[in-house]
Amino acid sequence: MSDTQTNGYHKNGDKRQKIGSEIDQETLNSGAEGFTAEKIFVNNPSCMGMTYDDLIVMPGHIAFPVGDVDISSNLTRNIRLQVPFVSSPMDTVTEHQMAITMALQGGIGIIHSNMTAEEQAQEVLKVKKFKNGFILDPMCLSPDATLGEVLKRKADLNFSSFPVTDTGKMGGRLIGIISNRDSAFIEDPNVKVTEFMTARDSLVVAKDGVSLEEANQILKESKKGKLPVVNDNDELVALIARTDLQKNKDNPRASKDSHNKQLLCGAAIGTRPDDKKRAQLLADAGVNVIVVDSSQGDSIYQIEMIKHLKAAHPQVDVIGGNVVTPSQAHHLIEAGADGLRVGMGIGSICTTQEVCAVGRAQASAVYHVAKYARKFGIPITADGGIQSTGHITKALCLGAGCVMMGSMLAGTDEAPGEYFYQDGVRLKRYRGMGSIEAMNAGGEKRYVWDTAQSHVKVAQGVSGAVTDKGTLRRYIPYLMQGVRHGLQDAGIPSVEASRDRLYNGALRFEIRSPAAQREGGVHGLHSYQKRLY
Ligand SMILES: NC(=O)C1=CN([C@@H]2O[C@H](COP(=O)(O)OP(=O)(O)OC[C@H]3O[C@@H](n4cnc5c(N)ncnc54)[C@H](O)[C@@H]3O)[C@@H](O)[C@H]2O)C=CC1
Ligand SMILES: O=c1[nH]c(=O)c2[nH+]cn([C@@H]3O[C@H](COP(=O)(O)O)[C@@H](O)[C@H]3O)c2[nH]1
Ligand SMILES: [K+]
Repeated sequence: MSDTQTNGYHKNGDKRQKIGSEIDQETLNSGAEGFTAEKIFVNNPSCMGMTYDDLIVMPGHIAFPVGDVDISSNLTRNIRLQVPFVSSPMDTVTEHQMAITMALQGGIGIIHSNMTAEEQAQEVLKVKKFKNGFILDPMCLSPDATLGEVLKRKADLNFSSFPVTDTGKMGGRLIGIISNRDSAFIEDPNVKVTEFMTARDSLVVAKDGVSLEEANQILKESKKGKLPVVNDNDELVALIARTDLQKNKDNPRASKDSHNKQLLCGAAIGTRPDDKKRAQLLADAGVNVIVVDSSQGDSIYQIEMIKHLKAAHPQVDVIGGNVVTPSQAHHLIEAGADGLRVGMGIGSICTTQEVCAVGRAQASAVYHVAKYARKFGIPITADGGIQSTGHITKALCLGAGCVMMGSMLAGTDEAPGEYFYQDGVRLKRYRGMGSIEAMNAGGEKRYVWDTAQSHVKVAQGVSGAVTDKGTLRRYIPYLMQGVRHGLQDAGIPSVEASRDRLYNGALRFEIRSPAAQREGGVHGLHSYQKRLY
């Protein structure tokens, strides 16, 4: 500072220039402050598609604490989220547990459609009926289950208490409960649970309709770990766990319906005639947003589906996609889409660009589609290719309302599937919805439906695994805080402000050379440890 600045004056050749509140136009135009997105993406002389890693955001002036950065943003015309994160409609990413936790954390989950329409509607219903602290589908045992079964379930499921009902299912008459203490000293695996459970007469229960506070009080007084909730017929309607009460404190960011306070939930459908019935069941279950899920959304099939959905279910928002160009976006907006999903062939498990030769680099796709859709008030979701909090920040800075993630979320406790070990590393399976494995599990019809001439399956995705990330309850706050730091460094107090600056040219970027990209990563170390938080 000292050799360029004297008494508030910069040396500028021979002349001395007084420091004003803004940088002078000449410096700004020189590229010294980076470049506008317009300069980088429009009339792009290199004709090159760019993605998140190609770009870097220029720092701005920080005039606010990181905790003040507001990351709330719109998913669709009518749905605003406190946290702009969406989980992908994939069978290794989003079922009810993911959707519930995403919504509790302020984002939203989109339930995949690789199951029957009835099953998918049930998944949506579980999200809509979720009540903080209440387990609505506890694993139950029947009276003739044995200790052996209890031990096996304990090992498989990682929890240790099971209600015993006459039907062996939720909704059956409550007969007793098995807890760790009950089974601890029994050795014969063939002993029936009825012989060592805590029987109904000695159980403390709550009546259906109990509030969480009341339940909390009962648990405190009874000093028990679990509280079954029963209806007037003594049938089990819920289970409350002390540990859940502790970790499920009300989340002020949660994404909820304004009228009934239920969690928000999305679901995906395809563009086949049968999908209209599926949409009806989803709407009946209370779904808030339907994602019409195609890799190439600009088709007569999707346009027809969007028009149908808007006419048949006006209360449900519709996200069309996927698209990567303004002309594709135009057709879906014209059909009535309330939001767009952007990204083609850029997901971690995608082979579309390789197999079909069609798609687009993601930063270019996000910038161009967001800018176009904005003219109609339609937010876009940047779908796929997100590998870090930095990528999320870049997507938002390029005009995305929200980001959709698959691989980032597939390794969390809340994703479907069990962890397994490979080479000593704890992993979960993650696969593309166009992979042979996912097609065989239910999505196949999409690929062979209209190919009476040929029965060849063409995979557009791979099947693999991702590392264990622990619970979303810790991971989402880490992602949020990372994004807040990014926006703060760029001098941007909110997602909304980033949009204004993107389009008025105040937000600046630079393209990174391959060497600059290497420099931006960890380098030159013999070894290192990377802990996220
Ligand atoms: N975002 C991406 O880059 C990609 C995503 N995926 C995912 O894989 C899954 C499958 O995607 P798609 O292959 O695009 O499935 P899709 O069902 O939309 O399309 C598959 C084929 O069926 C045809 N089709 C669809 N509806 C039709 C109708 N009503 N009548 C006649 N033909 C019809 C399509 O034109 C296409 O040839 C989705 O979950 C998608 O998100 C797959 C590839 C790329
Ligand atoms: O080319 C593809 N073949 C597939 O089999 C496939 N499955 C999912 N998707 C898309 O990838 C997104 C998730 O990507 P990430 O793991 O990078 O977050 C998802 O949100 C989808 O848009 C696929 N794309
Ligand atoms: K890819």
